[in-house]
Amino acid sequence: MIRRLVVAAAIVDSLDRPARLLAARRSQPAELARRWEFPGGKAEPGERPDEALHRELHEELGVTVTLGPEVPGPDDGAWFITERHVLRLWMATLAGGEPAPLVEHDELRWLDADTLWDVDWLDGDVRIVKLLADRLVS
Ligand SMILES: Nc1nc2c([nH]c(=O)n2[C@H]2C[C@H](O)[C@@H](COP(=O)(O)OP(=O)(O)OP(=O)(O)O)O2)c(=O)[nH]1
Repeated sequence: MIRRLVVAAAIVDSLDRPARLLAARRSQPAELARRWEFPGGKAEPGERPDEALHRELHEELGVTVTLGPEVPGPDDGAWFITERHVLRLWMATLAGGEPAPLVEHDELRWLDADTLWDVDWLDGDVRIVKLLADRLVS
């Protein structure tokens, strides 16, 4: 099956010693509304994944970021998040701007090890959040 590539960022307060992770609550479409995810979106045909990610983060949150390492997954090195989408995820920190839920999201929250599961993550993201939980310092 050909899955559509989605690129997203695990934005943390520090790449070296991450304690907080930025989660975003979707406002659309209706079937995904109120569920939480990593900000990002679909890469356009011909667009490099890193370019697509910078574009999406600027459109969605109004920020620029510094990308850290990719977080590889078990599915051909990435993450099959739905039947139709494969996610590639990068660690990132803010480089410019204050994140705001400009489009597609209606709330942002910084989560730490104690609050990581206070939000209702999209089903496909749960195993990724489990992996990241082990990397957050308390
Ligand atoms: N951005 C993002 N999408 C995710 C995550 N987990 C997950 O299952 N998805 C799904 C939701 C959507 O079905 C799909 C991504 O589509 P999207 O709506 O974010 O993409 P986009 O911003 O390019 O939107 P559009 O142009 O298609 O409207 O992947 C995640 O952590 N981040």
